[in-house]
Amino acid sequence: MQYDQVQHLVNDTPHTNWIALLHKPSLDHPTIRKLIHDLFYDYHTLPLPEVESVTRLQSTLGHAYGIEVLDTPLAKAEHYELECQMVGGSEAILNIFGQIRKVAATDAPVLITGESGTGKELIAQALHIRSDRSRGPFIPVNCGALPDTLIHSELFGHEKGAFTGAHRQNIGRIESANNGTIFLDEVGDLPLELQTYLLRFLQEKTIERLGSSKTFGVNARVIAATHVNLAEMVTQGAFREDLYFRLNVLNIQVPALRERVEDIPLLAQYFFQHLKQEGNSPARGFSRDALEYMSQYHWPGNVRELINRIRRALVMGEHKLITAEDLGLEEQLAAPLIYTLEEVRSRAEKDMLQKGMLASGNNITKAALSLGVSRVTLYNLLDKHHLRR
Ligand SMILES: Nc1ncnc2c1ncn2[C@@H]1O[C@H](COP(=O)(O)OP(=O)(O)OP(=O)(O)O)[C@@H](O)[C@H]1O
Repeated sequence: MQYDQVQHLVNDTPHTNWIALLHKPSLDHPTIRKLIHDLFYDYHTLPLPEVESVTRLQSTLGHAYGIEVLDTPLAKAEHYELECQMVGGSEAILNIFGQIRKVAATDAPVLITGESGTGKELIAQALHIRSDRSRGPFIPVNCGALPDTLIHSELFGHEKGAFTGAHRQNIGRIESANNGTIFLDEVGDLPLELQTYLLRFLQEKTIERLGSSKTFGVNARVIAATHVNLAEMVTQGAFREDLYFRLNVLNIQVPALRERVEDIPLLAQYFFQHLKQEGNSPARGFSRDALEYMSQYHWPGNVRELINRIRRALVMGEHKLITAEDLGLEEQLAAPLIYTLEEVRSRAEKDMLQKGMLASGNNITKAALSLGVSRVTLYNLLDKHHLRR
């Protein structure tokens, strides 16, 4: 068998531990050495003396079995549950799984709130999959990613000639979600004018394409998500109150990852198993210090950040156990633990500025409004903390 064939065979069977049987001179070959080192569980040189061979193979198999037993309890841990690809074991997440089952059965709009990367889109998908609409489409729209000039036609569609450049008729995302679910991510970024159209759709279940006065019905369930405080945006006049109440009929609040520390090792193990299959990492699991650091870290990017750090560790790490250093967490937590009051204030200020800018999509006016300072003060503070781009 050729090197490439062996590599493919072993790679395509990620759940199998392979043992190589080869003649000793083959081990002098650097490519074969690397292949065995990277992909094989063990190797034996030929010919195998009879008694010894059986004993060695038995011991290898015994070891493989033992490791498998150690791996299994975590995957089937008492408190480990899966809900449409969502993993969790904490009370908070189990509670969310319960809410998903209840809320999916209704047809009312749902508002999912939580920090970025906490799994809001996954929850929206779960709601769709568990609903009577599961055979229909699930159409996600990131309202924050669409430029203001395009958002109207993206959501509601347009007729040919509706505006310069509209050479063809376009079916909007809401219409595409007919008999299914439309997921409006970052709904707080929707311009006020569009909020009015969305409200009309929620009230009357009808839409009009841009450039047409024909109104027609669309049967789509609306699920919205936001990482900003919409109620606050309402008080600031940046979000329509009537729309807020329409969207917020049912609310699912997703806690940040740091607020459900029990989920961290479960999620880490889950992603480790998945991501390991993508490459040739020698890692077999996490070191104790990695688990310890993971539970102490504050995870501003939540589950998405956890996935990225594990992916990075699998690419960069060279050991059998992923360390805190491989995860890039050592330097994060290495900062001295004792601060002066001034330092604490300054850190909190910087943290809030970053959050405010993130939540407003780097819009100075919006950020200044939500942070309760003037635009000039905000500019000065951004300069002070070297946050101005
Ligand atoms: N409980 C979970 N189990 C498994 N994977 C999860 C879980 N929560 C989140 N993820 C994964 O984390 C990543 C981020 O999740 P998702 O995109 O749903 O977050 P979000 O809150 O919608 O983020 P954003 O606000 O930035 O759009 C995705 O890859 C998702 O599959």
